[in-house]
Amino acid sequence: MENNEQNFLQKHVVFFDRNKDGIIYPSETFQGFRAIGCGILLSSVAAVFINVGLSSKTRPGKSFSLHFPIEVKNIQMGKHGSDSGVYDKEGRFVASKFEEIFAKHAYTHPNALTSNELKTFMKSNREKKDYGGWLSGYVEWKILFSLCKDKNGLLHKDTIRAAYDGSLFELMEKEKSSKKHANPLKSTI
Ligand code: HEM
Ligand SMILES: [Ca+2]
Repeated sequence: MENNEQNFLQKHVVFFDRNKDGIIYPSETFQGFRAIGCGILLSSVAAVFINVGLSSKTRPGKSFSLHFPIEVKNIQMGKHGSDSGVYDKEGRFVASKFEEIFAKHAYTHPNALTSNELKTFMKSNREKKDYGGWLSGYVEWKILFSLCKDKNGLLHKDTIRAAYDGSLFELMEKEKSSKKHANPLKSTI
């Protein structure tokens, strides 16, 4: 893969391409989730849903594969509706949309979201009858919140920014392997 030209969405997922060959297999999604501290059940369910959901979409013109590979270079084709719009159609980061999340929803603290603020934000993203998009968005934000909220139940702007460019996952893996405490990330972000 051409690292210099990676868009933000590619950066978001490349952590899960464990051997960096440009393809994410279900086993790699599983290993990536385990590496950031998720349990076996969540990691298994995530691997099935993510790879079944995104494999065909990211392999245009190729025949269906029971190995459910995801092509990192085409990951923007896996975008769904009812998202925040922070990733554009090409998978690029739209800074104004990112800032808008906090301008519109972060009432309690300017640089963080509470659980309720996150709920309102997710609802505001919903497009009519786009149930698949609602579910995908809900799961993405819920997992992020439950893994990374601080001890006061706040999801920090820095953490969300780092999720968008994937650096969060690297950090979580490092923290997990260097410390034994549960959710050590809370102390750093
Ligand atoms: C713990 C792991 C993960 C978390 C917490 C997470 C969280 C998120 C969040 C918060 C968004 C932003 C949604 C928005 O802007 O509304 C997102 C977008 C996305 N994620 Fe993940 N993600 C994870 C793993 C993955 C993996 C493994 C893949 C695929 C290999 C993936 C593919 C995507 C795609 C394609 C989008 C774009 C959705 C869109 O803009 O429509 N994510 N994710
Ligand atoms: Ca791979």
